[in-house]
Amino acid sequence: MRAPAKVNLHLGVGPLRPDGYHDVITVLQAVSLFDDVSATSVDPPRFHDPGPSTTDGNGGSDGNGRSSGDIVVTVEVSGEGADPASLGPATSTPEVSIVPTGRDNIAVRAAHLVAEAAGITSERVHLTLTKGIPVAAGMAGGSADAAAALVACDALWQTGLDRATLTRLAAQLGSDVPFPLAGGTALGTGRGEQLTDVLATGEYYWVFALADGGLSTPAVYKEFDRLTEGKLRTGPTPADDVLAALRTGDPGQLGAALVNDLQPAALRLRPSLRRVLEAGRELGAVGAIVSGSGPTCAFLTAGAQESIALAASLAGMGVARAVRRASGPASGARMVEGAGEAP
Ligand SMILES: C[C@@](CO)(OP(=O)(O)O)[C@H](O)COP(=O)(O)OP(=O)(O)OC[C@H]1O[C@@H](n2ccc(N)nc2=O)[C@H](O)[C@@H]1O
Ligand SMILES: Nc1ncnc2c1ncn2[C@@H]1O[C@H](COP(=O)(O)OP(=O)(O)O)[C@@H](O)[C@H]1O
Repeated sequence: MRAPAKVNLHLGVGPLRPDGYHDVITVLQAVSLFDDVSATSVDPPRFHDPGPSTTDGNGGSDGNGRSSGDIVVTVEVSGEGADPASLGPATSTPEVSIVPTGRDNIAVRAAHLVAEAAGITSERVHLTLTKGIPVAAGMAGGSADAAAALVACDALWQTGLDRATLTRLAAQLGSDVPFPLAGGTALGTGRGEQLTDVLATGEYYWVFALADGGLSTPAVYKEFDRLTEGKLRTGPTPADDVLAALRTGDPGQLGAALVNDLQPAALRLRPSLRRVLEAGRELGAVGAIVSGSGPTCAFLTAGAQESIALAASLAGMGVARAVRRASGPASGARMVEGAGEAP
């Protein structure tokens, strides 16, 4: 299964709620950076000889206090975040930038949820994650893995869960998990998990400047609370300008309408991103914004050719760990031939 990364075209954030979340009004676009997840049944002997991958344990509690019976999920990860060396020499946040290989892996949690929802009590599954989406980067890579794992386990076990059930399980896993199931361009409300389709025309060409190390989403929301303390009188800002721009299909109009209320918080935590955003604007991006909670910077360009030129110039300036081009909207989680090869 292949699932896409996202960029928030609009991220309006309201005050902290009593449950620790924030109401948001967000417009998400799926972009063509992908993680691939495959799920295969494993014969019991494998678990007597664990080999290089990590098992999340056999039975017991899944960390949320629920019994997981005899469901055993192993996972192996390659690509972005699998190896600290891939994150650049200046990684100051290894704790958020490395993909966990046990029960903390959100794809492992997704597999357990499918088993629980389908009433499966004894299964052994091996997940292979091939990551093209940077970790803790504001691009929802973990959410993409969770969405892909839900669909992959549903297919493997022929559980036939309907779309509404998969979406409900996705929302249990994280606010951003329903979106990579759906893909495209969508409006997210509530804590971001309640999705509505939006009318969008055109194809958009993005350049992403990846940073050394990640930013923790809770830490960025906490910094947002600190910066806005006592100042937020209303709920999240509506996304009218971005929604209007999407109807025109004009990248210039969309670029001018991009909003991210978490950007000041991300810039406080990672001041070097200011220079990256400036560089992209000076080099002709029609829109420049921190992607979600950051630290990836997203640049919207006027078209495919412009995105190639911007990517080359940004890479040449050395302001980012790596530069990626992508287009949107991309499809949601889907089966692909050759999943597991470099996405
Ligand atoms: C900020 C956004 C923007 O799309 O994503 P990223 O840019 O990190 O990918 C999302 O709001 C992140 O969604 P996701 O990463 O799924 O968050 P969750 O697992 O649900 O929540 C992690 C933590 O983030 C904070 N959180 C998340 C969503 C929300 N609406 N309000 C919050 O305050 C809470 O502290 C929560 O405990
Ligand atoms: N399969 C996974 N892929 C990436 N990160 C994961 C995964 N499972 C758990 N995590 C943890 O989730 C956190 C958020 O990662 P990610 O979803 O990539 O970023 P973001 O929330 O900024 O979009 C990371 O700190 C990482 O340790």
